[in-house]
Amino acid sequence: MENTVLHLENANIYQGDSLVLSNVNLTINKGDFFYMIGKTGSGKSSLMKTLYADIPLLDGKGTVVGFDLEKLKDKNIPYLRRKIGIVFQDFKLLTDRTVFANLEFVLKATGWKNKEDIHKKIDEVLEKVGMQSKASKKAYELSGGEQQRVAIARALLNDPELILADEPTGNLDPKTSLEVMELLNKIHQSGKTILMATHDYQLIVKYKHKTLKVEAGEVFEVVQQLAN
Ligand SMILES: Nc1ncnc2c1ncn2[C@@H]1O[C@H](COP(=O)(O)OP(=O)(O)OP(=O)(O)O)[C@@H](O)[C@H]1O
Repeated sequence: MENTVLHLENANIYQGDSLVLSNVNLTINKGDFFYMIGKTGSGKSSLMKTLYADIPLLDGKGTVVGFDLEKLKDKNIPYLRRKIGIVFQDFKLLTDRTVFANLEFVLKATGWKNKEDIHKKIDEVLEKVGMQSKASKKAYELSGGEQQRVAIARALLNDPELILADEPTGNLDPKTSLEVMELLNKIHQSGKTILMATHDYQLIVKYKHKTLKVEAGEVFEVVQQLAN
């Protein structure tokens, strides 16, 4: 369907030879925000990795932002990833480079050439995450929360159809986690589709979204119980 950003049908998710999740059926439509919760080791990251083709889909069907995962050739993986913004727990910035250089690196690697366009785009995404004044700072000079904002700006560079965030607040203190979550909510409200793996109960209680649970090798949607 035109509105479907992600669709898995009877998908089995492996780590090497081990089956981590079986028979995953999941549809995420444009504009959805889904949490993915589950214990450590339950398979959340493995599912995320399958979605951005870091782990191949060997059984079942999967479509992500218009790419068929089961037929995806290695040479097409970069094109899939251009349409997905990925945010990691540990930020994965080039720490000895400036904020600007981190973002410029991604734009150049994805085919941007015009200097003026590059500057404009970087300004635009930094403004979205409230980091315009920090463009010339080295990434290592930033706090964890600021680094995660830059990582979110990086994820927005190519106007992704889907944002995958794997424990984006996992390395942040509770107050900074709330700030980063408010930023993700703002991005969601601007029309983006987000799937976010998290352990952070504080967030799921405070900000209600659809929720997937990963447990005992299966993925299913849960209805959140009302807080308190
Ligand atoms: N690179 C790997 N090679 C082999 N097995 C792995 C690898 N990474 C993870 N696993 C195994 O796959 C299973 C699922 O791990 P995964 O990292 O997907 O869980 P998770 O729910 O994301 O956990 P966490 O919340 O701790 O990140 C675990 O049993 C784990 O030990």
